[in-house]
Amino acid sequence: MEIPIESLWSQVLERLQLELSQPTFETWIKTASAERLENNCLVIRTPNPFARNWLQKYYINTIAHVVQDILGHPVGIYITVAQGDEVSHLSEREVSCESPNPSSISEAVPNHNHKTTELNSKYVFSRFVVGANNRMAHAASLAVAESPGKEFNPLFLCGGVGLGKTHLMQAIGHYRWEISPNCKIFYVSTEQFTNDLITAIRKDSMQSFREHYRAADVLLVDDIQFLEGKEYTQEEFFYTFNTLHEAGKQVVIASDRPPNQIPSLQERLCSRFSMGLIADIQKPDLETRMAILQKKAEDENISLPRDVIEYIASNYTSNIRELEGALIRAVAYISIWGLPMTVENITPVLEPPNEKMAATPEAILKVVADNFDVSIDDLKSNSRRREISWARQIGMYLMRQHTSLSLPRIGEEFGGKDHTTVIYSCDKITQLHQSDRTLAQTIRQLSDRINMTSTSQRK
Ligand SMILES: Nc1ncnc2c1ncn2[C@@H]1O[C@H](COP(=O)(O)OP(=O)(O)OP(=O)(O)O)[C@@H](O)[C@H]1O
Repeated sequence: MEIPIESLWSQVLERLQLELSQPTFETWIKTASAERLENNCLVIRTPNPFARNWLQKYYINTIAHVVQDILGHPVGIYITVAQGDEVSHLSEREVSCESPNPSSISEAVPNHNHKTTELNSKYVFSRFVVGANNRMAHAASLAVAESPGKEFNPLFLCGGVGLGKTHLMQAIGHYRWEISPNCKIFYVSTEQFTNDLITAIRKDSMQSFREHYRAADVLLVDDIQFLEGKEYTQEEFFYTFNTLHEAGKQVVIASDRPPNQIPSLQERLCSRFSMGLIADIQKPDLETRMAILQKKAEDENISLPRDVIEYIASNYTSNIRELEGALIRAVAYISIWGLPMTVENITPVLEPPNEKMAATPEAILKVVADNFDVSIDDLKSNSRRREISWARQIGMYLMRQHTSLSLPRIGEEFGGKDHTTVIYSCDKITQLHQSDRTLAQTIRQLSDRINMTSTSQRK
């Protein structure tokens, strides 16, 4: 006999309250509610996508076991977001259904439009923040999405890791589908293309491999740099590309570098990749990183103080995936411990990602003070004399480069300066460093001296 959903959920809550810590229970479990038990699957609603992802990642098995204990048989757990909206957009990869016996719950999972299963539902234009670093790539992608096969064919998006190439590519796909639902859009990684080719050769089904790819209206190929050294795949891709291009079909390619820098890429492919538009994406500046964080927070219904946004954006400068990861870690940490969202509170989980050379702050202060002929006390003072504040700014920049200290900690090393002063100094020196050769040389010499000091200290 099935028990009423309210009664089931209150028993689940009672049990989970005993099993989980109080902050965890209050933050993630108490805010969720059970919606229905159907086809042997319990549908749980969470207040926002972030809570859904968190439950899905860390607590779904615990919940499944508790429910199984109460009901006496295994059930699937399907976690969704309140207001329904998000559910219809979930791609298959994001569907949160876990069960000791997943096949028994398939009917409870919403039917997804099969066309979107290859694309991430979040990678749409409306979620993409445009800044100086990606303006051209964004405009070109939008143009291609509006009139494929016309102006920029192929569109070649290039840029470093985690800077939004896949996001833009998939946004083109989503946009096309909105306008033209029957459009055949294939998104494929180069690795997948290669694997499909190998399978086709093994199964003697080259004909259907070719027909499949050449049927695309828009072909989106990610990470094309992995064509490097794959002669046969390059050959096959060349013919696929030509067929589509000649038929006026759109090809969009993403790579971490421009075509002429992909080693051993056939000349004919290189020239074809270059005949449309090559649009590169640079690292975002501080303002754009802050705007991205602000947007992500809004999308997830999270409110973030401005100094927190600035702090995270200043710590993660070169990869938006890492920037997002930092935001998620910060929000999770704050939620679990029930803390207010402040810079001080999130510092423990946001130390810079890479272990930096272990130079001591004292060594850096000494090297800088000696070089600029000022004292360490001057560096720590509030003096605004030009030569002292210049040395101080360079010192802060070097401490950021050579240690893994957080911004507030660096501020402390300079006599208790605010972390925003450190941010300002680091940004200023980073910018000048790119345009001022004398400064670049000074920084290099100081860095060498700091490295030498740290090495001799370690011996
Ligand atoms: N301008 C932007 N606005 C909002 N989100 C962005 C932006 N650029 C990147 N992102 C986000 O950063 C993450 C990484 O982006 P994406 O996967 O597109 O990077 P990529 O350049 O394809 O990286 P890789 O080279 O590793 O494949 C994604 O979650 C994406 O949504």
